[in-house]
Formats: sequence, structure tokens, C-alpha cells
Amino acid sequence: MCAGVYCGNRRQLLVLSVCVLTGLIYFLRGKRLAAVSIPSVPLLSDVSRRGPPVEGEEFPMKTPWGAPLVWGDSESSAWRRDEFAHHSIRTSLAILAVGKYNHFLRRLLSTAELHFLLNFYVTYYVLTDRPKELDPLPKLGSNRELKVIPVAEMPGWDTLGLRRMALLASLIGDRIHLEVDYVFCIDVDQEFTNAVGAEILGKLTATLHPVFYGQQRYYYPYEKDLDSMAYIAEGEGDYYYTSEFYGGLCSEMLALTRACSLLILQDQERGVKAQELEESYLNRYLVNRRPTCVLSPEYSWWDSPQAPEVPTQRLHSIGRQCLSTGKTGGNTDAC
Ligand SMILES: CC(=O)N[C@H]1[C@@H](OP(=O)(O)OP(=O)(O)OC[C@H]2O[C@@H](n3ccc(=O)[nH]c3=O)[C@H](O)[C@@H]2O)O[C@H](CO)[C@H](O)[C@@H]1O
Ligand SMILES: [Mn+2]
Repeated sequence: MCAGVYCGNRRQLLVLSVCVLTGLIYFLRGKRLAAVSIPSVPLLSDVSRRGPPVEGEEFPMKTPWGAPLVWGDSESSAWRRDEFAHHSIRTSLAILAVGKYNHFLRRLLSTAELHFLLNFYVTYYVLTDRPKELDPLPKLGSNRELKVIPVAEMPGWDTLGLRRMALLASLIGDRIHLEVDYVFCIDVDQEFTNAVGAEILGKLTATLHPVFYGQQRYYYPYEKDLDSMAYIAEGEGDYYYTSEFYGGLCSEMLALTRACSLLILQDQERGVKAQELEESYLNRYLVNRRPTCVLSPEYSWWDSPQAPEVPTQRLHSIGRQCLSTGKTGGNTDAC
């Protein structure tokens, strides 16, 4: 453009010279920048972030019944976040920590403060047998609070796996539904590693189990005992969901936890126990009441040969990671 305006008079010659000089400076600066060696050490966020997911076989964006299948960096997730941005929604996390699992609490809370529903009202409901472990209370951001609910429960994932639904049902019914709009149930042996935003807000939200993502239905560990209330027949069911992270509107979560705890009680009365405990009953419930929002394995991930590569790891299961390495024999204390 500079060269094109030269018409022969002195003023134009001056303009032309300035343009050429400026161009030369930019050219030389470009060379200098290129000469500066950029360190080849990848930034931490690059390790767990790949390009944004694009609709396709690897990254389906919808379930067969039309619910969103959520990848946090996709365009549709950005739209969902925009939709919620101007509503003052009250959200919450319900966390159970009994016995040795209390040692996971601070890591979950501190990472939630960095990544979970920032810019929303968040209440942490911590059900614990050791309220003193939260003394002093962790420092929280504005519009975020923590409420401790003392519980007298026996430790052990095999017992608590049958108690948590009942505990949640009474807590949601008595209190949570009066105080917030959404409640998410989360295993305490996890940590947030990247942003989890309003894209997860649905009437009823469930998360795909990473190990069974993309597998044939035949491999899903649905309950096969005909006597169990969690039994899922051949041809029933869409996906296999994890029990480590699910949630939704309080009314939906009240219905879910009440129904599941009733199924568990009915089984216990007859001495029957579904193989995957709470997860089996959750999956049974979600066959009949399909989730309106399905989170991809970005929201339940651990490093395992069977887990898929995901664009961004957002919620990491420390407990299941430990189990999959086999080093600790399921003793998450060692993690
Ligand atoms: C279905 C499945 O794959 N289960 C395995 C997986 O469980 P899960 O990840 O299904 O269970 P888990 O051990 O994380 O227990 C579920 C949740 O109950 C709470 N909780 C549990 C026990 C306890 O003593 N105190 C307590 O507070 C806590 O919030 C925990 O996150 O990993 C466990 C070890 O981590 C066990 O090896 C389970 O076999
Ligand atoms: Mn767990």
C-alpha cells in the first residue's frame, strides 16, 4: 500500500521512506523474535489439553435421545455457559467423608475452589464423622460457603456404597432443596484439574464411566442377578454411568436418591447386594429416567489403559487411579 501511493513529489517521497523504514524495523524485529529460542518444556495445561473437540464419532455431542453430551471446550458447551451466565443460580456439592477418606477432603475442596462453577453461588455440604478435621475451615471465594453435617457412619466403601443414597435423600429433603437449586454428589477421593462450568447444569446430569466409554453395551457391568432390584435386562440401557459424579435440580436428585435407596433397602431385606453397589442402582434408575445432560469422561477420568484419551481432563479420580495401578491394593491412604 505504501509503495502504491508514490507520485513523484517530495512529501509523498517522505511518506514512502517512512513506510519502508517501518517495514524494515518490523522485519528485523520478526527475525529477532524468531531467533529467541522458546523453551520446549510443555506447560502443565498443555499436557491435559488438546484441541477443542469437534462433532464426530470420537466426540459425539448428543445422546440418541437428544440430550447434550458434554465436552467442555466444544462450542455447544460455550453456548450453554452463556445461557446460564446471567442467572443467579445456587449450586452445591454434597461430599461424604468418613474415616480415613477424610484426608481427601482438603484436596477436593481446594481444587473445587480453583475450577468448580466459578462465578456461581456454591455451597459445599460436607457429611463427615470428623468435623474437627475441617478446623480451621478452608478459605473460600466470595459467594461460596461450606456447611458441615456431622454423621455417625461406619467406614468402608462397601458399607457406605449402600448408605450414601439414603443419607443424601434425607439431607436433600430436609435441607438442601430449601437452600440451593442444584446439587451434585461427588466422591471425595477426587480432584478438579480443569474448569468445570455451567455446561454441567441439567435437570438430571450423569457422567459416562471412562472405562466403558465407547465400548459395546455387552461389556457394561450392569447388574446381572435377576433377583436384584438393580437388574438390567438384555437390550435395556444406553450407557454405563459412574457413581463418582452426578447431580441435577434438587427435585430430580431427591427423586433419584429416594428411589435408589428404596431399591437398596428392598435388596437388603432379601439379602441381595448388587455387584457394583450404589453404581448398579444408579444405572438401573437411569435406564428408566434418562439423564437430560450427559457428561463425557472429561468429568470422570483416571489414567488407565482402558480409559479414552480426552481433550481436557477435568475431574480426576485419585481412588480409582490408585486401584487401577494396583500398587496400593485399593488402599487409597497410600495415594
Ligand atoms: C465400583 C467400584 O469400582 N468400586 C471401587 C472403587 O470405588 P468407588 O470409587 O465407587 O468408591 P469409593 O471408595 O470412592 O467410595 C465412595 C465414596 O464413599 C465415601 N467413603 C467411602 C469409604 C469410606 O470409608 N469413607 C468414605 O467417606 C467417599 O466419599 C468415597 O469417595 O474404588 C474403591 C477404592 O477407592 C474400591 O476399590 C471399590 O471396589
Ligand atoms: Mn471414588
